[in-house]
Amino acid sequence: MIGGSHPCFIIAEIGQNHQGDIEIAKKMIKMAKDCGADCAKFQKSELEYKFSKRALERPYNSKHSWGKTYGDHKRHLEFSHDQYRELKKYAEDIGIFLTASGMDEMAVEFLHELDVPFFKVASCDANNFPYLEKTARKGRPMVVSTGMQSMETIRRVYKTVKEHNQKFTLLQCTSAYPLDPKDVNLSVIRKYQEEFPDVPIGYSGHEKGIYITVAAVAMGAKVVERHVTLNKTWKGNDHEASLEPSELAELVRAIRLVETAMGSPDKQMLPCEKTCHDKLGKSVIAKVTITKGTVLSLDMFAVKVGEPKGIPPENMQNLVGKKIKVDVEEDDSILADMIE
Ligand SMILES: CC(=O)N[C@H](C=O)[C@@H](O)[C@H](O)[C@H](O)COP(=O)(O)O
Ligand SMILES: C=C(OP(=O)(O)O)C(=O)O
Repeated sequence: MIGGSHPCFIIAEIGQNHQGDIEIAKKMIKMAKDCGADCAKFQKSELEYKFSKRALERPYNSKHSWGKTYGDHKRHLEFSHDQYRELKKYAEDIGIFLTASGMDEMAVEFLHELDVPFFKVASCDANNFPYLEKTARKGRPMVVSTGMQSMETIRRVYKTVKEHNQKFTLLQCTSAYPLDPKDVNLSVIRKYQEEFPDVPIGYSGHEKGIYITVAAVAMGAKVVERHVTLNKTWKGNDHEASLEPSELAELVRAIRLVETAMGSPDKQMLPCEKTCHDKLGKSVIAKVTITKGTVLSLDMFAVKVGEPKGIPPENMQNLVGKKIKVDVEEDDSILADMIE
């Protein structure tokens, strides 16, 4: 369950940080589970549906490349359907959700067949309306990232998905790796909450470290997604902006702590404050000696920590004009039963 008072759903985005190696992928699923994440996520493409031929043939000379062309690079990183089935089974065996972003319509078909718990829509498909409509019609919950889009497009995304599917979330996201804090724009979370109050809002982060994601949760993010890695120095575009296991574990702890701390908006003195209040809570004290029968006025009062504790200072005004029944020494507490 996502949204409302349910705990924030934490997605560990393995993405392509498995280096194309299924054993590393399994280690990462296990790591996500051990660190307390709710879900391990991959990216599934049917490459000839996601990319045009020319895009696949494009040279990819980056230090992060696994092949001469972008196609060779992506083929190296892509798991087969059988490998996905194996990973899904592995995740089930160890007790963590597994899903993937369907990076094209055919990939979504496969993920539907794989019976993933929800579809993740990557930012690059947020403005792909035929894809959004077909995906929404399948009836599985959707987590839609909104990097690289305008507010106008996101309003259309909301309307399109909502028409076919009630169970979805929108994640604020800026698609830069690693993401500079000045480009995070957590304030968009508020904007989404205001514009789409019936939909849980979340955050997909590509910044370094955990603070910003924790802040997103304090702002009410009900889903967060962060890339994870076994080693930030490995080859690959995403490792640097990913969390290593110790950071992921810390993020989960921090999120759970902040959720507990969010508490209730009812402002009242809590039982846990009694000790402090008994010791240091202030009372109305006689500033001067007040003799029996005196009509009280403000200039007769001081506010101090008194012994015994007396009338709380917020009620001081109510004493004005009342008669005192006893003599009170200077610096003594004025008590309720001394007042006529
Ligand atoms: C927008 C989007 O899909 N972003 C993904 C999710 O955040 C990324 O993981 C990319 O797949 C990755 O950065 C691509 O790197 P390369 O181009 O080296 O394979
Ligand atoms: C690109 C992805 O996500 P995001 O847009 O949230 O970074 C993804 O899920 O593959």
